[in-house]
Amino acid sequence: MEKLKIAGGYPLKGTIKVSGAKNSAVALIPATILAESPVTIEGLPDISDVQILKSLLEEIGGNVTFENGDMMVDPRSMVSMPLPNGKVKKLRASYYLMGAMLGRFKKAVIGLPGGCHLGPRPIDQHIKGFEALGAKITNEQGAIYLRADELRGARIYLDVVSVGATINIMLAAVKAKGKTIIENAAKEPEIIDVATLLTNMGAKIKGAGTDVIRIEGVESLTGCKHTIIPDRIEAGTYMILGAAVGEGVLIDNVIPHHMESLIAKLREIGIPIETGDEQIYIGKGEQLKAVDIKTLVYPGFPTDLQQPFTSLLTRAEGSAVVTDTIYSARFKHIDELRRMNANIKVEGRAAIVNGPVTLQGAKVKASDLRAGAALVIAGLMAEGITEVTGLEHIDRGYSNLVEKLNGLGATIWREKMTEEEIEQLKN
Ligand SMILES: CC(=O)N[C@H]1[C@@H](OP(=O)(O)OP(=O)(O)OC[C@H]2O[C@@H](n3ccc(=O)[nH]c3=O)[C@H](O)[C@@H]2O)O[C@H](CO)[C@@H](O)[C@@H]1O
Ligand SMILES: C=C(OP(=O)(O)O)C(=O)O
Repeated sequence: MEKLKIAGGYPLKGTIKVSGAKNSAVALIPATILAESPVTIEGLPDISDVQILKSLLEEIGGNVTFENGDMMVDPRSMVSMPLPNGKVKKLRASYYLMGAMLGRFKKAVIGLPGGCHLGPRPIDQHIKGFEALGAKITNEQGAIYLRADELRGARIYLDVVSVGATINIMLAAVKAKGKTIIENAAKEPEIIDVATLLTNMGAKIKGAGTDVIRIEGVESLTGCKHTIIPDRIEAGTYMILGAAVGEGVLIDNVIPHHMESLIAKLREIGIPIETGDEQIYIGKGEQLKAVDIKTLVYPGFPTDLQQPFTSLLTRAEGSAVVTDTIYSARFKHIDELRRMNANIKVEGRAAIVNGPVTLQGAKVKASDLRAGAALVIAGLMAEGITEVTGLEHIDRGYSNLVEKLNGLGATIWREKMTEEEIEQLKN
């Protein structure tokens, strides 16, 4: 087991390159199950979610190679092997195996997913969609059993705007008989990316990226080559980090249009920003002023950047209200930031950040992926040494984090934990 050590308080400068999008990757990989010949996905991030999905595809009989970010999946020998427990619990996106296996085999047994603990994360809208397509679904001892004699297109209105449900229903519907219409669909860029792969495989999908998606079922799908989009949440994390401790940071391999809500908020707080075709330059802000943020579905401010943004707000003058409308309990990082001298209180679904304060290095624990990102940013801002544990969360979503940050001049390294430290962590 390892921990991160960060010597904070030094300015960062230079170029940082963004990897492929985690939330696309984790849907594109299961989508390959639907093809009848090999699929290649280029530019995947080197993160544990990708590695686990690779081994789950191998468990059901797929032949998979993954080298230098390019994954080749040969799905021809796959079978509908039950995946009731184990690895599926290590990530949220294992739920996409339900839609993809239902679409290909008309049956699947998949354990309930894991992922970040951010309050309740039901999958009732996924189930509602599968049932509308004709599947019979039961929940037995923590695993979901899905079976259909035939999948038929249907009109499905989502009661909650859900990224996962939108993509999962797309996966199950592309080979269903007839037309499926998903209303009140989520509009995140990752949904367009998955629709692009499926379309290149031969699917007929219209409207991905809007709130109505129309799918005309096809008989079969074939392999193709697809390049993943850049990770807007990783890019956003580095933009916030550049705003917090940068003296000129260039974010490379980013789609500026995906970052509009964050760019607006960073400008409001006092950070000079320039955008190019695939790059964003984060200049040095002098006196930052507190701004409120409220997380919303895309194109609103992303909940996945709420925690990192909170670290930045500790540097800003005044009082800022951070409201998370997507998750009820995405504030586990706040106690850890308080250990570092932050002045923040949580009231219901809002955190009130009072600044500016000078953060102090401390021993802190990442409770989830973006809490980890928030603590890394705080560690770089803080005076002294910060130790971050819970790296298994950070490794789910940040490819080569240490190398990338060292490239900007940060002093950050991984260190083996002692037996005593591991024992303390359990208590
Ligand atoms: C792997 C992946 O892509 N994860 C992202 C995805 O998660 P995920 O797909 O799990 O998030 P959703 O968009 O589904 O969830 C949004 C909200 O809807 C609720 N809900 C969702 C589904 C459902 O069936 N019933 C229901 O009530 C959730 O509890 C949550 O409050 O989108 C989230 C919101 O942008 C991001 O934080 C996650 O990083
Ligand atoms: C919440 C997140 O991930 P997941 O849905 O995979 O748990 C995230 O990426 O911030």
